[in-house]
Amino acid sequence: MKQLTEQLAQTVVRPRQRDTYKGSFGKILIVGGNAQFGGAAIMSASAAVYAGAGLVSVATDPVNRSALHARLPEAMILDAASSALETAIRQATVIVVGPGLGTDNAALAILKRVFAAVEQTQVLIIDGSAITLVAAHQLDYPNAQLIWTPHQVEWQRLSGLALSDQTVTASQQAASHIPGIVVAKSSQTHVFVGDDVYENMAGGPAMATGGSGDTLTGIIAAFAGQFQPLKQAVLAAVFVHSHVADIVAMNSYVALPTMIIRELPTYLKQLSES
Ligand SMILES: NC(=O)C1=CN([C@@H]2O[C@H](COP(=O)(O)OP(=O)(O)OC[C@H]3O[C@@H](n4cnc5c(N)ncnc54)[C@H](OP(=O)(O)O)[C@@H]3O)[C@@H](O)[C@H]2O)[C@@H](O)CC1
Ligand SMILES: Nc1ncnc2c1ncn2[C@@H]1O[C@H](COP(=O)(O)OP(=O)(O)O)[C@@H](O)[C@H]1O
Ligand SMILES: [Mg+2]
Repeated sequence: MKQLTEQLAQTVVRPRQRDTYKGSFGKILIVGGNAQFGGAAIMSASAAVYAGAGLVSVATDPVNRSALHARLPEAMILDAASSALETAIRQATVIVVGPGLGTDNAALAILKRVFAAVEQTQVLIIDGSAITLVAAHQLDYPNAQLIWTPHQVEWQRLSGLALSDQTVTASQQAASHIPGIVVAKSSQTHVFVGDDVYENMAGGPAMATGGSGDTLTGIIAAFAGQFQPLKQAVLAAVFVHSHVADIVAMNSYVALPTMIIRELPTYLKQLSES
């Protein structure tokens, strides 16, 4: 088993080239945020913007429009239930589906439309409610570059492994039947990529607060949009999320998502120049 390190993140997050523009750094679409969980989509989108994504759009319940614009004017917004969803998917390089999506029929319909519209070349990060829906309805896996980010109970739903049976070996075996990269989140997150297993020693209990995982999806999306290859981008994102939380936790009892997000640009600048 390999460890996620700052050295690894350093090889991924490099200074930007001069001859670039917003389109050079990823077109991200976040699909999530129902009437109850709008904050999840806002945290995911904020994390993506602050982790350097070039363009970020959010397909969400229209009830979240004012809150999203007030918190994050950098983001564009569309109604996830409208036909604008397919257009936005076509234009995106990286799509996140699930943060705050919910698990009702409306959420299922949106998820199915995302799975139908996404293309093989696109990166699709499947999180939260979307994982729960895939497991509950036994949906076929979409044909895209998939990244799964389950917490332990979502991993139980997706893999069938009870929490007490989620050993590294058993989880790796289960992940081998699922296409793409699996980021199995816990107090000791493991990333399963092909035959490799990476352990994340960074992070701590200051991160045990609602929205931490939503924030991670935005960082992964931003890195997937900016850095190659995808595997290295995902590994660096997982480390950076937890490491920035550790930095916040040096002076704070809790590492709130909004605190981690605010700290990201400063840390990424340091990392890129180190
Ligand atoms: N501000 C917002 O808008 C926020 C919106 N959010 C969005 O809400 C949606 C639902 O996501 P979810 O994770 O809250 O619910 P679900 O998948 O049902 O799992 C919870 C159940 O599992 C249990 N449990 C046991 N161990 C566990 C573990 N290690 N990790 C986690 N859970 C564990 C737990 O047991 P309990 O703690 O209650 O005993 C409970 O029974 C999703 O779309 C997400 O993005 C959230 O991000 C919050 C902020
Ligand atoms: N005690 C802990 N130690 C280290 N990391 C933690 C701890 N508790 C939570 N985390 C991290 O916080 C995130 C929680 O994700 P998730 O449960 O999906 O949150 P949410 O859905 O509320 O956004 C994961 O990245 C997980 O690794
Ligand atoms: Mg979550």
